[in-house]
Amino acid sequence: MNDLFGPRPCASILFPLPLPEAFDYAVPEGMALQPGDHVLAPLGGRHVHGVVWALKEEADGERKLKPVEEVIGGPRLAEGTRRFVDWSAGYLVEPPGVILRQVLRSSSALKPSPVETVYRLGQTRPDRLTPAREAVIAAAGRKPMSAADLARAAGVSGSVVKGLADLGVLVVEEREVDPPFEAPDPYREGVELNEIQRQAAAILRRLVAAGGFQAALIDGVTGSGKTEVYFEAVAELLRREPQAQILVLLPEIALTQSVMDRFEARFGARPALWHSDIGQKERRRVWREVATGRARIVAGARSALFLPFTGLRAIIVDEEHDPTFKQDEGLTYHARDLAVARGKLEGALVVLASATPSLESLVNAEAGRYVHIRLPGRAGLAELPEIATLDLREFPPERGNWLSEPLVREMAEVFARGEQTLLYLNRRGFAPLVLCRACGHKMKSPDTERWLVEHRYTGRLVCHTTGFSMPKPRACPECGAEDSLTGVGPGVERVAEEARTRFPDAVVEVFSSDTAQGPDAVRDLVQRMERGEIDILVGTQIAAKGHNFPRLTLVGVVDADLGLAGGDLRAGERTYQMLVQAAGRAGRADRPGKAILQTHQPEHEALQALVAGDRAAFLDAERMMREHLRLPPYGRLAALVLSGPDPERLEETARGIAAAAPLAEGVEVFGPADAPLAVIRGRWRKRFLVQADRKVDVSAYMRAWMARVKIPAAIRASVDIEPYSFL
Ligand SMILES: Nc1ncnc2c1ncn2[C@@H]1O[C@H](COP(=O)(O)OP(=O)(O)OP(=O)(O)O)[C@@H](O)[C@H]1O
Ligand SMILES: [Zn+2]
Repeated sequence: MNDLFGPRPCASILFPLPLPEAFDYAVPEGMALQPGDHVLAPLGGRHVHGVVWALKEEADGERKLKPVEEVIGGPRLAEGTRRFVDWSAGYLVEPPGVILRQVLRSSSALKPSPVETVYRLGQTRPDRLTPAREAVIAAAGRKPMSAADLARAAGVSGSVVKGLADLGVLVVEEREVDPPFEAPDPYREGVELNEIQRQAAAILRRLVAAGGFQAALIDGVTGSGKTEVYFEAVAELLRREPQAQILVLLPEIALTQSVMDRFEARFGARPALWHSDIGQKERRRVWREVATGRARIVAGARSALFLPFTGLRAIIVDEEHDPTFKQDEGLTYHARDLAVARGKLEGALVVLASATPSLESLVNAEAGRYVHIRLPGRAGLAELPEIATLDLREFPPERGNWLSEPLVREMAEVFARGEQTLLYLNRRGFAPLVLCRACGHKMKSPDTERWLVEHRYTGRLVCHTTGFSMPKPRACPECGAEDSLTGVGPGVERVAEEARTRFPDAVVEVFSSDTAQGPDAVRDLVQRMERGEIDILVGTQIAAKGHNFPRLTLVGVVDADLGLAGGDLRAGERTYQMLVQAAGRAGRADRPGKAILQTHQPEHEALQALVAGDRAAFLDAERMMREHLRLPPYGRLAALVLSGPDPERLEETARGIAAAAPLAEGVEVFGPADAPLAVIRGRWRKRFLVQADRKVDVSAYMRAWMARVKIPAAIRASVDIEPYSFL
């Protein structure tokens, strides 16, 4: 027994719950604990899974601490992972348990993999061979199988299998149901790099050799071979440190398949894959293999950043500029920013790669905080595509059409040569607005008051913000007129319809998150495109980034103006990046490519810069604007969004919160204002925007502010550090 008044061991346990901090528990005698251990401890009358966050001695027995109940076992959370949880909690202004919940994504992964018994063909052969026995021997020779599978494969009864096992012809083995991932082989040959790629790879190899944290930006035009270059860093790392773990973050599940294939071709093994759709069994397997340090290369979506690595040595953020790295809902974070932070904490190399780096990363590179690696030309024979604007004021499409004549003519030539066209329009569905021809009523989402988008394939009207959907009504809900509801404006489905009408002999497909649901559908579309089985692909941004379609030589941007007018601070940058990426799909192999941008304002500076291939001109203008307005990366932003069911109560709470905002030098607080999306699913919303000088720690400011206010239970307050969405 512990001496009642002497010092006694106690453990702070962090639970994966939105609690303000870790709680202390007594460590019962005979229980050996270490930080990172998984335990069960009593909490609110239940036994809850938590993680030992710290161990200490309690000076006296004054506090009556409850004891830790049980050690669950399983791979201990490594120190780097724990420090990352603490750091992210502080930075994102969230309770640490909320971040821990991101980390503990599979509780069944704590147990070792279940094992199964399999039968393998041994060396001995039976004295007497029957046809049944021969069938079993043939089947077992292909691969080890369970008794039931073997009997089924051989078309015999289980007793034949059993008999052969008794004779020692079949050898019984235990095997993990969740097998480990194959180890990558860093000694295989990659493609032969060109001179510039070799220099870039040499810089990365030096960074790997130096060890520790470093960030590098690979800033290379589309098709310059950034992937091949970062492969060299991965290979070098694995040659030096075979136990190293490497994380590759990808913006889009649509891209994972081809990147996985390329990893396999280069390293002879597929990386472990992590994203929200992988399914429970695979989730358990990846989590366990990462936590035990056995998985070497992990490719994944942004949430892979929270995996429990034990020896993370490199993080690669491919297409680092991509807005999907920012999670806007629930736990809001930017995976690129957190990747750099995790790299620092773990002492790992961080490689950011993009043809259109974010202004944030470029400024970091120019200031010398990141190593700047440039690849100014395309690999091999490919040239960058020619980019031209097509003035829609001069060549307006016919009424109800969206493709202008000169673009259609180019498409016809491309089709005649057996090459492919990508028509890019970042609008899902058939039409972005549905209105009544009789009374002018616009169909709006009951959730958000936003326009409903018509989807013709499903016959439904959909709210793209909340996912609300309804069948398209026959009669106008306002005036009752029948068959008067009409879709206005184009979405990808409508453009595809037009392309089919124009080119009846061509195979036309739509590539958007609606038509490519799930990895298999995406893979299928990508492969058909790669094999040249599709002539015209009409796609949203998911079709426009990262892919390598060798026969794609024409990219038509249906509406290059879309997004330029958007109100948020990154609208210009984002449009520019999307157009460069879309155009960058053309002419990636030996045939030259061309991109045609349909626009009403060819004089716009972003479009002019694109046509002239003058990125510096565009960036300079963008930089001046941001600097002048003290916007990121020249200033810092944080948002606070309040939501609640009762608008008056919300208003009152918002006023109280506004009054509690601390005064600080270099910090301005704007709001509360009605959010542009003032109501979502019956909850009213108000926003604050905090703008601060670059040197201000906005997270600390927000923590101080939140510590001063008491928020009623019905109202939700969420802090967004460096917001990308202003809705
Ligand atoms: N040195 C090389 N020799 C031959 N082919 C190469 C070489 N480097 C790259 N390639 C090929 O060129 C194509 C483009 O390379 P990769 O996908 O790595 O470019 P990227 O810079 O990542 O492009 P993007 O930014 O547009 O996605 C690929 O098919 C790749 O295999
Ligand atoms: Zn009407």
